[in-house]
Amino acid sequence: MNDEIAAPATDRIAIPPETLKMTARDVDVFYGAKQAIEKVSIDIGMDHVTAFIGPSGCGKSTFLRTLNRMNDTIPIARVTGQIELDGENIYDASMDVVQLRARVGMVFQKPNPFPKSIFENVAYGPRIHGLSTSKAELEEIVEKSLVRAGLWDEVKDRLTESGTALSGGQQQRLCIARAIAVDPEVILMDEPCSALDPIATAKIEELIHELRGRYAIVIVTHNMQQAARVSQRTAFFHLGTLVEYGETSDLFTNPQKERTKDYITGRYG
Ligand SMILES: Nc1ncnc2c1ncn2[C@@H]1O[C@H](COP(=O)(O)OP(=O)(O)OP(=O)(O)O)[C@@H](O)[C@H]1O
Repeated sequence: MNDEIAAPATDRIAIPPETLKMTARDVDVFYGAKQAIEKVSIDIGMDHVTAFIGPSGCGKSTFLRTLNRMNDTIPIARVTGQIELDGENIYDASMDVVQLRARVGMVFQKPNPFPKSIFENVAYGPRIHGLSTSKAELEEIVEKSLVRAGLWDEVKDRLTESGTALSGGQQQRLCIARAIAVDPEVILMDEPCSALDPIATAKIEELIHELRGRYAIVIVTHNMQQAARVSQRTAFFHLGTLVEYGETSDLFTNPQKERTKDYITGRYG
C-alpha cells in the first residue's frame, strides 16, 4: 500500500498489512452532475467477509462497482480517488480491465448465467484467460469450481444442459462457480440472495462461510440479519458516505455513530 494514502477516518479496525487486499481512499462517484459517493475510504482484508449495508439508494452498489471498475460500463459514471489491489492502482491507464475483473469477480443480484451449457458457463472464463492447456485440465477446473460453489453433486450428471434451466439458487451458485473458475482474489456480491427463496439463500450464506479465507469477499445486502450472519466486518453507508466501518458484532451491538444506531434500530431505511 502507498504510505502516503491517509488511513480512513471511519475505520475502527486495523487490518494487518499481510491480509490487506484492497484499499480505497477518498473515492467519489458521479453520475453526470449527481454525486452518488463522497470521499469513501476503506480497507478490505483477505480473511474475512465484508458487508456493505445501508438504506436504499445510499450508494452501496455504486461503491461496490468501483472495486472492479464495473462503473466503466455506465457511460455517465465518473470515479475519482484511489483504489488499490495489492498496492496497485486499479484505475491506472496500464491496468488491464478484463484481467482486473477476473481478479475481482462479481456476482449480481439476479443470477445471470450465459444461455449455454452448465459446463460452458464455467469453462468460458478459464478458456479466454488461457488458464488450461488441455481439455482434461479445463474439465478439472470446471469440476473444482463447481465443487467449491457447492453445486457439483447437483449438476455432475447434466453438465451439457443449459445453465438457465437450473433453479434460481442453483443459477446463483453457477455464477459463483463461474467467478471462482478464473481464480479470483476478491469476490464482490451485490445482493446475491435478493432474488432467492429462504432455502436457496441459506445455501448461498453457507457457501460464503466456506469460501471465506480463500477469497476476500464483499457482499452488499439490505438485510441486516444477513450481514450479521455472513460477515465479520460491516460498513454502513448513508447518503453516499461511509458512516461507520467496524467488526460486525461491534457495529450491531455498539455503534459509534448516531446514524448507524438509528439505522440498525429500524428508525429509518
Ligand atoms: N446507472 C445509474 N445512473 C444514474 N444514477 C444512478 C445509476 N445507478 C445508481 N444511481 C444513483 O446513485 C445513487 C446510489 O445508488 P445505488 O444503486 O448505488 O444505491 P444502493 O445503496 O445500492 O441502493 P439499493 O439498495 O436500492 O440497490 C442513487 O441515487 C441512484 O439513483
